[in-house]
Formats: sequence, C-alpha cells, structure tokens
Amino acid sequence: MKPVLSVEETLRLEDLIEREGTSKAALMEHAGEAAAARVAQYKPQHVAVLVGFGNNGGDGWVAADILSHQGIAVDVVSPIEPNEIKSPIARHVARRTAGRDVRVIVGPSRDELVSILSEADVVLDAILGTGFTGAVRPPFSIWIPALNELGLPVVSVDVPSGLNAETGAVETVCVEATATVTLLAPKIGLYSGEGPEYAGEITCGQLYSHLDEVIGDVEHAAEIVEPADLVDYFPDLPSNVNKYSRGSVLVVAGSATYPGAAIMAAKAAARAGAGYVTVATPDACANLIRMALPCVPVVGVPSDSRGAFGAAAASAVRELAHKFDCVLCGPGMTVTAGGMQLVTELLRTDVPLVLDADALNCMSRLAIGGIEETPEVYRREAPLILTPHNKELSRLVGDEPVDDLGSAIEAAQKLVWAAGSDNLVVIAKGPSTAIVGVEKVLLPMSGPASLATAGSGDVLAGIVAANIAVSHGDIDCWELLCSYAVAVHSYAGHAAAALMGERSVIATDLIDVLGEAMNLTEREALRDAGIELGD
Ligand SMILES: NC(=O)C1=CN([C@@H]2O[C@H](COP(=O)(O)OP(=O)(O)OC[C@H]3O[C@@H](n4cnc5c(N)ncnc54)[C@H](OP(=O)(O)O)[C@@H]3O)[C@@H](O)[C@H]2O)[C@@H](O)CC1
Ligand SMILES: Nc1ncnc2c1ncn2[C@@H]1O[C@H](COP(=O)(O)OP(=O)(O)O)[C@@H](O)[C@H]1O
Ligand SMILES: [K+]
Repeated sequence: MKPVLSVEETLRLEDLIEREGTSKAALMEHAGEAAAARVAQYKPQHVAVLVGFGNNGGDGWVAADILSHQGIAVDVVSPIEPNEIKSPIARHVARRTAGRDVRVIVGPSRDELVSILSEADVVLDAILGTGFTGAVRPPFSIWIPALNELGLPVVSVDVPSGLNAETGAVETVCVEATATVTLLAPKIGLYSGEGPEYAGEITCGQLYSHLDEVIGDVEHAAEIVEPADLVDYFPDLPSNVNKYSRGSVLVVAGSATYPGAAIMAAKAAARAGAGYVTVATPDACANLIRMALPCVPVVGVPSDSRGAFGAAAASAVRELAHKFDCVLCGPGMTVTAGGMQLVTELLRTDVPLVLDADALNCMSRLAIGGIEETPEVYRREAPLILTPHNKELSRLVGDEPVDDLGSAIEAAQKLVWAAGSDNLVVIAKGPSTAIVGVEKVLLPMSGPASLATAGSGDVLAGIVAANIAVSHGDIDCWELLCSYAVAVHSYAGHAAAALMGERSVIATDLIDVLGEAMNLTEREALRDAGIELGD
C-alpha cells in the first residue's frame, strides 16, 4: 500500500527529513530532477516551464536547468524577476537557472504567453503546489485558461495548479494536466473532488532514498491499495465444497416499490461466488422476485400496508439470519417503522452484517444528531460493513455535510472511532471510494464514471456480502477484503463499459461481467506481485 498525505502531513514529513539531515533545498533539487525526468519521457525539443512565486516554482526552475543541459530549448515564464522571489530556496535556484542557457520571460501578456507556449512540445506546470488556496489570482487566472485552450501535453509538478491539494476542489480554473509528478508522496487532493479529472497520470517523484524508514513516523490521510495487496483475498474454490460450505448470503431487501434492488443485490452475491443466496423480502413483492431469480430461494416475510417490511418482519428475519455466513440488508427496502425494527434486530445478531442503502437510512433514524453519539447501537462482535454514499453517510453523522473524499473520510472515521472495533468498516462510496476502518483508510482502485448508474451500489453490496460469506471469517484485514470487493466492482465497470459503451452501462450489465471482473482483478494482482501467470 502506498501512503497518501494531507498537506499538513507532507509538511511534517519534510521537517522530519530535514531533521534526518536532508535539507528542503536538497529536496527541491530532487523534485526538479523528478519533474525533468517525467518531461523528458515525451522526448521534446522545446519545453515551456511556467513558474509561480513559491517553492512549486522553485521545482520548475530546477527542472528547466536540467532540461536545458540535455540540449532541449527551454523557455521559463515567470510572473516576477528571479531576484524578487520571496522564498530563499526558490530565489536561489531561479537566479542560478536564469544565469544559464534558458530563455526567461517575465510577466508576458496573454498573447505573448500563447505564442511562447505554441512553440513548445511539452509544458511543465510549476505555478502552484501545496501552498495554493482559494481562487486563482492574476496573472495565473489568465495563464491557466490560455494553457488549457492549447491542448498541449502538460506535466504538473506536485498537483495541477489551481487544484487544492487538500480537498481536490477547483474554485475557478485549474491546469488540465496530462501527467502529474507528485512529490515525496501523493497528496489526498489528487484523489478527492475534481483531482482525478485534472491530474492525468499520477506518478510519485522519489526525493529521498530513506523514505520507507521515516514515512511511518507521520500519520497518513490514506493509503492507496495496489493490485498486489489483494493477492491473499481472492475467494478460493476448492473441489470438495458444496453449495452451503462455499458461503451463504441472506439478502434482506426489496419492497413493492423497489423489488429490483433486491434482485440485483442477490444476483450479484451469487455471481460473486456465494454458493447459496436467499432473499428475505416483504410478502408483497416475493412472487415477483421469485420469478426474476429462479436460482435463489425467496422467503416472504410480513409486509406493511405499502408493501415494505412490516412490524412482524424483524422476528421472522432473525430466525433465518443465524443460518447464514453473512446477511446483507438494505437495497430497496425503504425507510419504515418495520424496517427500523429489522435493522435493530440484525445489529443484535452475531452474524456478519452488511448494511446498505435504506438500512443505513433506518440506522441513522435510530439516533438523533448522529449515530456515533450512541455507538452501543451498532457496536458488535461480528463484522459490520456499512456501504453509504455521501448522502447516506451525511445522515448517519447528524446531517453534517459530506461532499468530497476528505469529508467522507472524516465522517466515516467518526463512526468507526466511536465504535472502536476493528470489525467495523465503512465503505464510503463515490467517484473515489474510501474504505475506512479504525486504524486504516484505504483507497482501492476507482472504476469508470459508468458506475454512476442506479443499482450500481446494490451490485457492490452483493459483491461485499459474497466475499464475507466465502471468507468464513478467516480474514486478517477487513479493509482489504472490502478493497477487493470494490476493485472487482471497478473492473466490472470497465468490462461492462468495453462491452456496452461507457455511456450505456446499466447495473445489470455489471452483474453479467462479474466473473470476468474477478479474473481481471486476480490477474492484475498476480502480475503486480510478480507471480508467474499460467496460460
Ligand atoms: N513536499 C515536498 O517534499 C517538497 C515540496 N516542494 C514544493 O514546494 C511546494 C509548496 O511550496 P510553497 O509552500 O512555497 O507553496 P506554492 O505551492 O509554491 O504556492 C505558494 C505561492 O502561491 C501563491 N498563492 C497562494 N494562493 C494563491 C492564489 N489563490 N492565487 C495565486 N497565487 C497564490 C502564494 O502567494 P502569496 O500568498 O504568498 O502572495 C505563494 O507565492 C510543493 O507543492 C512542492 O512543489 C519541493 O520544492 C521540495 C520538496
Ligand atoms: N463518477 C464515478 N466514478 C466512478 N465510480 C462511481 C462514480 N459515481 C458513483 N460511482 C460508484 O457507483 C456506485 C454507486 O452506488 P450508489 O450511489 O449506492 O448507487 P445505487 O444506490 O443506485 O445502487 C458506488 O460504488 C460508487 O463508488
Ligand atoms: K503545479
């Protein structure tokens, strides 16, 4: 796993490295080397380097010097003279570079800038980095749209200029990078908010050779799950299994209004490898679900007058629940008094439980002002996995705003820290999904935007439940098991987009390609771990 840092954590890491004997000036030299190496991959003859006033600009000045030493024509565009730069280390490298074989253009007009950029094969963006906040001010608010309009390859240093490195927010304008060389460790903003849209291909510049020895001494906002991290989490299929021993899932879901959600979750659980899936659903929609799922037993439990779970459903489901390796509750169930009783009852069982969709909304109604205020409601011995999207997560924490990766991680941490159990994991879903446990925040591979389609979350919930059932509790790290499930969902998004076209994917397509998605996840993980693949 690869650490992802907040801005504050990055600054602490720099200080720590400095105490170990490597100065910030030395880090800037290495940052410039990393940026120049990324630009050189394009084999350019002419490079334009846009620098700002701060240390991000310093990195750009160093890179410009290195590229010009490689025989590349380099134009450095700066808003001020090198002598006027406030940061002493950036001023030093700027003055040094300006005295060498580069052309320096200070404060060009928009037209002059466009004509300089038009001569370049690649642009290095070293305008703003981790020190940037708020809305981009002139002259950069003029430079950045001019650069974007040209559509040239752009390598950004640390983060694309205009992107808030902490939140991933873009207030006004931001460089649309082809590639970003982030420094020391990736910044959380590259994965949050609009980060993924602007950053292009992200690589990390190695600025310090003993990083592994010190990175553990600063907290990290999150860790990126690399394919090889998942090698221990593929579900086995030994030859001596039967349908029950493979892993059984009870899907408690559906209502007369939303029977489809139960159908998709159950089918996804079966396709993701559970040997025996059963649906418990209100009587009112049981027959419809039976017809849609010939391979799944469907148990009707008492409905209320609207065809949702009624008051007597809770005890009926409790009787069933303990026979299964995992219970998934929520898809399509709607929020009713019967549903709330059902969720309360399931939280009290000792069976691994996945709560999704309206089960989460029922749960948030069990407490006023945030469920984390009453952790005894959801603290339990058996694993509990919650799979909220931002709105559901916000309701769980008393309607505090959750609108990007950072706020989702914060809200999820409130829930897991209040319960204090390492069996509780929140899968905070969004364009980037975070898996939040009591000690770890993991960022598994994200899928394509094709996943933003109704029912896609029901499919993910089925995949998660199946993997818990198949594991039979033999799990070192629930966060990694959940990461495996999210990775399979993401690969399903890619596989379905390849088949159907990225705009046409619907949730049932994801279910149909789950087998292929599991194979892809496994193949990628083995390759990344350096394990030989058979034919
Ligand atoms: N991590 C590492 O290990 C290493 C990090 N290093 C590098 O340092 C970078 C951080 O440098 P930094 O702290 O100097 O900040 P930086 O991003 O250059 O921005 C500050 C400048 O931007 C300006 N500015 C601010 N807001 C603005 C706005 N809205 N609109 C317009 N301007 C705005 C602000 O102006 P001021 O507010 O002061 O007037 C100030 O001049 C980091 O990203 C990495 O590249 C490497 O060198 C070494 C190893
Ligand atoms: N823009 C996006 N890019 C990638 N994945 C996305 C995007 N938007 C949503 N997703 C994923 O799609 C799923 C949507 O889940 P959810 O909102 O619960 O859907 P539903 O309630 O309709 O089943 C989540 O797994 C989420 O991570
Ligand atoms: K930048």
